[in-house]
Amino acid sequence: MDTIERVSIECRGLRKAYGRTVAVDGLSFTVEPGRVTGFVGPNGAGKSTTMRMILGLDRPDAGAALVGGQPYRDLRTPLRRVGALLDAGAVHPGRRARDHLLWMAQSNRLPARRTDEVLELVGLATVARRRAGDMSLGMRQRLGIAAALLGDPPVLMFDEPVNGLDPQGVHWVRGLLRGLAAQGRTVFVSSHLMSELADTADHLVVIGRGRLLADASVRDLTAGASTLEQAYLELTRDAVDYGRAS
Ligand SMILES: Nc1ncnc2c1ncn2[C@@H]1O[C@H](COP(=O)(O)OP(=O)(O)OP(=O)(O)O)[C@@H](O)[C@H]1O
Repeated sequence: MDTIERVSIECRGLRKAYGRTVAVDGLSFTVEPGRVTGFVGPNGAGKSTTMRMILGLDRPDAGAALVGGQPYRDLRTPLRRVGALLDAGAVHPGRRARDHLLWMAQSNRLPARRTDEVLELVGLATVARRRAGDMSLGMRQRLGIAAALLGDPPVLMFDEPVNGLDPQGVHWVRGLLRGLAAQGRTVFVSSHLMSELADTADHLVVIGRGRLLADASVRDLTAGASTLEQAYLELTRDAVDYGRAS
């Protein structure tokens, strides 16, 4: 296997407001390669907005989000640098799994055989001709993960990857994330499942109301608490504001 280039994600003073709602409020942190970093916070804390800014889908009002020192929009071959699963429902329901990946591969000058490799990797090879609209939520999650892996990128971002997966699927995602980090990749994953992250993540970035609450190892976070969930609840106690949640 080729050596994986070590590429970090860096957010510096990120800010984004939608009208009067400040979704992200001066956020700075770095996501390092070679480990799984969990991205957590109450509903409406600003996680998706931050991920969207890292991926160039939203423009920050202030600050910068960089991948390997560059804004996503400046990357020459983005799929080869960053793979992302944001919204598994984003695939057109009429499109067949393999055609969706093939279209992505071709438009990013990736070899067509990579399509079959990633379908195999995520366990969808036998349903490659099924339309996205005829797939279960869990299967669509796997298709989204396949798309993220297509360019064999050193940076991977997953927004709620175990959403809709059965226990076998959850177990599989855990192994996948750990394996990708062990290869030296940067793995950034948002989740609401603290017990899941306790088993999967090495490090957590915790935010609330758009601000950084903690950027620490899972070991350090759990040192003073009975469980990671307990530590999280303590950290976010004053940051829950469901008026912000969409
Ligand atoms: N396109 C938008 N237009 C207006 N407000 C938005 C938009 N996107 C997000 N927001 C608001 O910004 C805040 C942060 O939302 P965001 O979706 O980033 O939070 P989150 O941490 O991902 O939440 P969840 O855990 O519920 O997915 C919320 O108040 C939300 O309502």
